[in-house]
Amino acid sequence: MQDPAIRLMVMLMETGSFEEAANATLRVMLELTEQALAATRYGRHGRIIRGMIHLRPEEGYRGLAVLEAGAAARPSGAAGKADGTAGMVTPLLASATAWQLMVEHRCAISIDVNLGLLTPHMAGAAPLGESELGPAGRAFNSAESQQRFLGRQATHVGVLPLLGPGRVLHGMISLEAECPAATGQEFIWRECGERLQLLASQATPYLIALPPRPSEQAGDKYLPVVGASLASLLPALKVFARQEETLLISGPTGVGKSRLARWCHEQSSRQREAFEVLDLMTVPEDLQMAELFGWKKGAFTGAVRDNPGAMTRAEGGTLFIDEIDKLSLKAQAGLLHVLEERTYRMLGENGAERRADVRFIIGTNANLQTSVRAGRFREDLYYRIKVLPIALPALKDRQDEIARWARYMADRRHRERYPEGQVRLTGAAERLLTTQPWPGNLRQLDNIVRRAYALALVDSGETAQALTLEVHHFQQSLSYESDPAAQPLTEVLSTAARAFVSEAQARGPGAIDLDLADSFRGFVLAVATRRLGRDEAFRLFGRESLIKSRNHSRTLRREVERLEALYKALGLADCPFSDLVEGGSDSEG
Ligand SMILES: Nc1ncnc2c1ncn2[C@@H]1O[C@H](COP(=O)(O)OP(=O)(O)OP(=O)(O)O)[C@@H](O)[C@H]1O
Repeated sequence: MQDPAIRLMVMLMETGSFEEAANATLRVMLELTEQALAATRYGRHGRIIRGMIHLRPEEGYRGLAVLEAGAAARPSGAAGKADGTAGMVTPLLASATAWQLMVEHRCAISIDVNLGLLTPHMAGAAPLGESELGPAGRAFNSAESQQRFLGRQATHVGVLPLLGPGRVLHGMISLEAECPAATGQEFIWRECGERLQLLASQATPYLIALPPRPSEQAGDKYLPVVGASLASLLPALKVFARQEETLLISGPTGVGKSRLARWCHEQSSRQREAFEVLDLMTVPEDLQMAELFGWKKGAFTGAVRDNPGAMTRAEGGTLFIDEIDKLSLKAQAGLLHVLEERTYRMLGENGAERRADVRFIIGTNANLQTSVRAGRFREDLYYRIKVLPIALPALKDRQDEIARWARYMADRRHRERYPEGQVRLTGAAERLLTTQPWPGNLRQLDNIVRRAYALALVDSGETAQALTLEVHHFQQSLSYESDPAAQPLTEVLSTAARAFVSEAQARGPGAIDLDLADSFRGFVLAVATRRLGRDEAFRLFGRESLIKSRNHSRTLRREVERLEALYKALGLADCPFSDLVEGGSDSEG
């Protein structure tokens, strides 16, 4: 029989997509393992079940493929369509523990499912089966992982790293076998580990470089626009959405993480139950536990009645926890407990723990690995939530979507007004949008479209059933973004508020008191005093009575003192408005 490495090489050279390369790789690997099994004493007692490729460079999945032994390759995306059952879906989950070990050691791992043991094997000379880390190995991180393999009859799993140049880890290949008679034994991995690793290394450049097979994925209500990059994530997403495992969606702000979480909920069997959102950006640290788990009357000062938390509200459904990196270390321990034990207790509650029938989706725009390294995020929780990671790219990396999103957003807005109406963007308008950098991603695009739509509506006399958004509408709309003075006051104020909150976060809890936000009044009065002189400034803001009662200088002093307190809290020596009261300056002169 032809050497498997040569056979694979020939097959790989014919491939044009990730799915084809995965298919070829798994086919050759499964044949090799089947032959190796037949040659051992387990030959008649065991069988090879399937192989899987998980392409997950850095933060998220890029490709997922499964091949049942003896069957034609069925890439994950086609799985549901191919047989129309959920049966193909379940095998597509990897072992989170195996991935964690692989990230740590970049080597092959053998799993003895019945013993619940994962043994890493140093790469290079030693084939699978010769552990240099000792025979002990590591237990599954969670009973669920072990159950998952047991549920699909696997007793032995061999996991191989997909290593690129420089030993960069791009993913893993896992091969599942059923052979209860070999429980506690080395199985066949010693026989064929080295040859399998060679095949994996041969396939890696193809698996990482070839594009996903183009998909004709049409959008739906929750995911109205699916461009090339999203289409390549969809096969994995569709599988992940239907799992009970925690899903991690990362990506810059405004790329649509919350909407994607909602989409996943709608794809799952929990779609008729609650979809609950807990945005940690809006919850002060000391209230996180309470918001998450709820509380019983008397649990703390101010807890005057029982209050269900997000967990209880999401019971039976999905809980989307956004901005997970904001979770305090204490609340991280609480969340880890729920994820591992599936039980929790409301604050102040005695007695048995409650069962948590909740599917978690986690969102973040931070690099959690950096947070782990900085000691702000628990490593065990990081790996627990990173079982199914999806990284949503920034809008600038989804060029093909920009015009489609803009059309969708304009259309949605127009139909609210004229259900039968029609709206279009000119080609020039679409080209303009495609060349913008979009640091605020979809959220920013939505704002721009909203303004351009309003401008076009004004142009048309607000009566147009059929409306055209021209390039100048977008130019004007975009100019508001770059010129703060041209922005509506509410937007400027909310930008300032965001900056205030970011500064407070950077400096840590308590460094900037909320009362210092009142200093905005001081800024307004100080700027007006500089511009107009003190009396005029008070008049401008309808405070003539203070001038009459001669209380205006006291008021100005109080406001400037507040400004000075803010400057001090920020560690800035001089407040540039102090002179307005010190020297009794009345105008800017
Ligand atoms: N599927 C969608 N349908 C309609 N609009 C969308 C969709 N996805 C994103 N948007 C637009 O983008 C905005 C941001 O989306 P979303 O809140 O999901 O992003 P995010 O990544 O969760 O942001 P953040 O990190 O700031 O929480 C939405 O308010 C909406 O205007």
